[in-house]
Amino acid sequence: MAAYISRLHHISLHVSNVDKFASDLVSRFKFVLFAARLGERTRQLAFRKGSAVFVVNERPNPGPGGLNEDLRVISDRPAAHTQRIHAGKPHQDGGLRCLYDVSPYYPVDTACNVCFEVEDVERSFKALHHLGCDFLVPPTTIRDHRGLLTYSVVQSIVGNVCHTLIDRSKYEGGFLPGFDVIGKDYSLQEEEEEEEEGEGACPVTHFDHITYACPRKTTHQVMRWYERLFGFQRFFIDSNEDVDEGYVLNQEGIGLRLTAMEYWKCSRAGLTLPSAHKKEADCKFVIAESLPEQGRNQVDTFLEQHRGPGIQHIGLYTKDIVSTAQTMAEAGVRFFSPPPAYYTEVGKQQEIQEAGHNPQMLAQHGILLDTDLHRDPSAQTGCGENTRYLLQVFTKPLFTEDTFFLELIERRGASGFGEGNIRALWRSVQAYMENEEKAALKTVKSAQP
Ligand SMILES: O=C(O)C(=O)Cc1ccc(O)cc1
Ligand SMILES: [Fe+2]
Repeated sequence: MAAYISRLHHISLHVSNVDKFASDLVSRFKFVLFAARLGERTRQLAFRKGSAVFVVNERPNPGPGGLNEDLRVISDRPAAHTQRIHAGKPHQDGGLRCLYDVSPYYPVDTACNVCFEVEDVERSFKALHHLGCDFLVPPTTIRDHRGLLTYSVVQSIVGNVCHTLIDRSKYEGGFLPGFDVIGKDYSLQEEEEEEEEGEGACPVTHFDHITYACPRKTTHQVMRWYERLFGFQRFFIDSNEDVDEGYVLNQEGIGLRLTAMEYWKCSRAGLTLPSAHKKEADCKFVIAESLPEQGRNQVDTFLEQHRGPGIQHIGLYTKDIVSTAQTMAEAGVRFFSPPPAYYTEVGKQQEIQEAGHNPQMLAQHGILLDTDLHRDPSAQTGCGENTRYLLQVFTKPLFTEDTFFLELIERRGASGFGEGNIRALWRSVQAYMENEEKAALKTVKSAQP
């Protein structure tokens, strides 16, 4: 039996410069710092925008003692007002350093934990353990004055990605025990918050999808792992997509295999979990694999610079991509722009206008538009109201390495991923990578005597 997920709770990142990253999330991406856990040697900060929550953890620097430095901090005590009870043998890190996560030494900044709410952590642990899963933290209960919460951390099959499983049904606080909620307590403000979500210039409401960069020929294994252990189901990106091959783009210099999946929806089976959020949309998981024919590319670059598979990007759903991109760009977010010809290609201007957008505005921010022609034949008539489309824009990498980035996505009836957008993204990233390589070569040459 698999462990069924009721919702995605948060995504955590491990970065070496927490101050810089936190300041970018707030001032540029307009997230709000709403909870913090300040330990003796580590900081964990939680940021939210709608129901999209990032927990930013301080990544330990290896220091002169290398890995041992990380092991020395095992003696860290959890904050005085929280109490921890291990239901099993603790992992060597035991999560002491990082609550609701583990902090193994990782050589680069990384987004690596997708935390899910489940109904029963102990039962999920037993089921997953029985199916051969590796657990980094066994079921562990944390209490504070607002109640208690049980969690466990499981290693995934994708590189350094872990999943923290939590059951917050017995917790009434605003976030997680051990964290101090800053400002208003969101658990008490739900209605007000829902009203607020649609307002403002940056109406990001939730995580739309998480894209993994994986080595060649591993997609099937990854899919099977999530299907078997968490009851994920295949999501077909395109109606012509081959069941085994996935969605393959292998023309004009692009070599990409995409396969998507989503977690089991209780609503489909006519069931509702008590903890499941009423109106919340689900987050899809996309597996990206490069194809050998087309040379060096963004997936291989990720694998190399991230030193292994992992989360390549996260799509943030927004109700208004133009105002969100504009606000973020003014605040200093750097977006990829497709070649200018993208907006003047035959039919593109008309496609954009028919969707009710201004081609200049989209061009100004690098926003891509894809009409969902494959899924809805009526869209081919070009009659505005039936046209389902999708708008996307991709940020430049957020860390020092060319690894993790964010995406803004606005869906107008289109639930997949646009082929035209993927091509345009691929090209703009290729051009960026080539420029970076040229710049690096120049630096090397000028440094030579
Ligand atoms: O289109 C999207 O948003 C995707 O998530 C698909 C995708 C995945 C990996 C890439 O390197 C480029 C595009
Ligand atoms: Fe994406």
